[in-house]
Amino acid sequence: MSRTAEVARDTKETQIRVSVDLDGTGVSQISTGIGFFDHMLESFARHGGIDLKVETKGDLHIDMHHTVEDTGIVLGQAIKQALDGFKGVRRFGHAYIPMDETLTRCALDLSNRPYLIWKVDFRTPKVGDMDTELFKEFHHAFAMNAGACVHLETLYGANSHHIAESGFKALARALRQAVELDPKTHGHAPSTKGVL
Ligand SMILES: O=P(O)(O)OC[C@@H](O)[C@@H](O)c1cnc[nH]1
Repeated sequence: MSRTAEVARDTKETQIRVSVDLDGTGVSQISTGIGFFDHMLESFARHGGIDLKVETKGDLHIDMHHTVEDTGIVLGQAIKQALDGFKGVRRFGHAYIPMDETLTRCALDLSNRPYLIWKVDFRTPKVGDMDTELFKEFHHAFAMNAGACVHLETLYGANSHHIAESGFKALARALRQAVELDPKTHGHAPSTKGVL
């Protein structure tokens, strides 16, 4: 069963192409025009074990908001499309990710009832070239479009790079666990209601 998807989305603000392979090895080709965001998406692919291609052309002359949010939308759509009704998956995943002085936790449910609990704060307005307020926008857009209930919390930390990156890693590792195929589901959606 091939768990792959390709999604394209064109607006006046952004033109995005995303392809995913949920059963890949974590190789990636990322180009968003934002260096730190590319680094985060590379980390997401590597630690999620997802082969990922992202090409985003956005209206960066305005700011980074549309580029970051819309990439989250399309990535979430691609993951959901590849999951094909969440059939046969474990559904739940969680990860604790330390990065030096920082510890981040993510718990995730592929419930198809999208939600985001965001308990992440930054001490700096930017990290690299990216506004730190945009990380919530990405994670929210991703969760809403992937059909995922995501709880992401920085338990403690200080460095903005570590806080941001451990968040992407924690999301990736929790998702990796949730999308694993569970033989006990016999290929069905893991819900007492029969579908997700
Ligand atoms: O996957 P690693 O954590 O080994 O590498 C991530 C990389 O970004 C690393 O260079 C880093 C270390 N501190 C912030 N970033």
